[in-house]
Amino acid sequence: MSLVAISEDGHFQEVPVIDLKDIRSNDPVLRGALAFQVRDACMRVGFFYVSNHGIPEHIIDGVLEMSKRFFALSTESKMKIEHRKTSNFKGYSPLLSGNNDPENAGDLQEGFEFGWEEFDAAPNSHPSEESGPMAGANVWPSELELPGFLQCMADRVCSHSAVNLGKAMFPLFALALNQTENFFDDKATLMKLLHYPPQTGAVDERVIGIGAHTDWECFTILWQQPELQALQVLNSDKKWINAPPIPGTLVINLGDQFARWTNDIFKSTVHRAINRSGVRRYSIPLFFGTDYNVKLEPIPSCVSPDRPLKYEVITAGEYVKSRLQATYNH
Ligand SMILES: O=C(O)CCC(=O)C(=O)O
Ligand SMILES: [Fe+2]
Repeated sequence: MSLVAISEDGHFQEVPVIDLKDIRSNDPVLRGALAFQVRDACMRVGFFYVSNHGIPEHIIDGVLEMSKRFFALSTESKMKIEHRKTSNFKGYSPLLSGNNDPENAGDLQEGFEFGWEEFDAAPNSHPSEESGPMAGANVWPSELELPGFLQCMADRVCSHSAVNLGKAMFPLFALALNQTENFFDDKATLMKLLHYPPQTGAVDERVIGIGAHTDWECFTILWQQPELQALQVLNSDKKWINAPPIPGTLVINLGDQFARWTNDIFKSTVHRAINRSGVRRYSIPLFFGTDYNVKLEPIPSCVSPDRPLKYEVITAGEYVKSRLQATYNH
């Protein structure tokens, strides 16, 4: 069993790798041992790589190909589905439209975001939220401009292994928190396609790919482009630790909803991405949160006289919306 390697001064120096081969085992002892490793990584780092994650490479390749085609569309086409036109921030976010780090001058990335849908009926007939602060349907590029895009996301993401991996992680996190495996019952899923153009010319230190931030949901499963170092994770000593892509793995990091559920026992760790490689970089985060109407109330055993409540209790939707408004300034 591999546990997080900690330097003598107690700060993590690298992101651990966890083998998920036992995630669906019928043997509770094996699942328990896996949950123990997850617990260690969640409490000390807030980030880990996963191997044997069960998402076949051709699924990722197909989504990546579509992502490249989407970002290659004209600005005019992409702006037709700009997320400012929706109330729930779905759709396209242009370069520099978001700013994750208030100290910075904008994120040098463009993105496309959609929420989980059931595609068994007509597209958009099951928006991911019916009511509440994040209510609203997805928006999609037109079939004429990008044939097959919607179908690809439906086949390869919403009804496939990527979402299933997230669903299988929730019971593991629950077990890691000594809760019953069905503790996190409701989930909202968001997927984002990201493109970081190469940064050329004079470098403005206040413009990087994505500024220092924490994620807002329970956890994120991140695919990052092979062979390009960009992602960095802030350790408890305020040093940036590189999290390069490792072949055959994905990155999982915790977000603020888990920090709130656990009163900070699980770490929502600050991270950023800088693409100074000289070539385009693509990444694909899949964000898993609880349903937006769920109150982010701490698990009772995570609050004590020594560890008083750190966050006011609000719903997941209120929290995510407030962070979106701060990042995109609308
Ligand atoms: O592109 C990356 O590697 C990181 C993206 C990220 O942190 C985010 O979208 O929250
Ligand atoms: Fe992030």
